[in-house]
Amino acid sequence: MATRIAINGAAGRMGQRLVALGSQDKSLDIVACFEHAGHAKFGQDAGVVAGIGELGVPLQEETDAQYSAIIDFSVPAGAHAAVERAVNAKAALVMATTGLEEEHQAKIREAANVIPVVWAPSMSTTVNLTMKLCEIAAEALKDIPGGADVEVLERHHRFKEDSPSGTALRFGELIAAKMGITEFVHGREGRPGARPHNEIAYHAIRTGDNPGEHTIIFGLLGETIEMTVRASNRDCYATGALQAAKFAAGKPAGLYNMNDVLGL
Ligand SMILES: NC(=O)C1=CN([C@@H]2O[C@H](COP(=O)(O)OP(=O)(O)OC[C@H]3O[C@@H](n4cnc5c(N)ncnc54)[C@H](OP(=O)(O)O)[C@@H]3O)[C@@H](O)[C@H]2O)C=CC1
Ligand SMILES: O=C(O)C1=N[C@H](C(=O)O)C[C@H](O)C1
Repeated sequence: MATRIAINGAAGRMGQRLVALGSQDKSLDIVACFEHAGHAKFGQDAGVVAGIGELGVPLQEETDAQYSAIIDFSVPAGAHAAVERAVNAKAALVMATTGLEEEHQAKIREAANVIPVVWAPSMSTTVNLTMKLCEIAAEALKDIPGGADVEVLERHHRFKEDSPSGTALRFGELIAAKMGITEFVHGREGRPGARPHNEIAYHAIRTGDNPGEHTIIFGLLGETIEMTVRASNRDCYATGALQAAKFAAGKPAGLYNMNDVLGL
């Protein structure tokens, strides 16, 4: 039987790709598409808005339809509403929105006590694989003579509201945990002085329509290793999120990540 899903933020850049790709997947049934009532396309058919023709599901704030998973790609307030919807509907939650305050993050962790939650700053297979590779590099380089300097560069489209990306922050956290690094900086200016090893720096570039690119640099004395992972469009995130919804629907309550979904 098809997994019945709801999409929150359904008129957004990601929401539209979820509607388009989800509607082609015979193992999924999109039964609700949520948007905030102030959206210019509120009330319109979600399929028409996504450019795939009539889906028979309007952009709405409420639904009587039953669903077993809700996918959220929206904004912090929307993410908060998605958590409440998932808990009330006893549905699985796929949380993809980034830039959440601690208060919203706590709500997600709390929800995972009663429903299954897949929470990841990137639903992309190659990004999650690169995280694994970076953990291997960090472990190997943590005690290297002369030290290894770690910097995380990310590039995204000009419309992105949070910075640095949730993915960049996750790369930093994973590497810091392996290398025992405790300090984080965002860019540099003036005369910060010689770079300490106990530091990861983030650099966020915002240009054009870039759907997402991350480079992790491990700089040694005499040699450098860089890992770059680059999206050419948003479908890698949408496909991963749809896969996560199928994975989570019907699972026991708990917090899952994309390694669980992808078997990495
Ligand atoms: N984990 C992952 O793999 C990925 C995560 N993301 C994250 O997903 C989020 C969305 O990205 P993107 O699609 O590019 O952003 P968009 O701004 O294009 O889409 C967000 C949508 O949510 C709508 N919205 C605003 N308030 C609410 C609300 N209260 N309830 C429901 N919907 C609401 C917005 O409406 P309006 O335009 O009127 O504000 C918009 O339609 C970002 O945080 C981004 O970082 C993005 C890609 C991959
Ligand atoms: O806003 C985006 O576009 C993206 N956001 C996510 C993030 O902040 O990590 C994931 C992806 O890089 C695209």
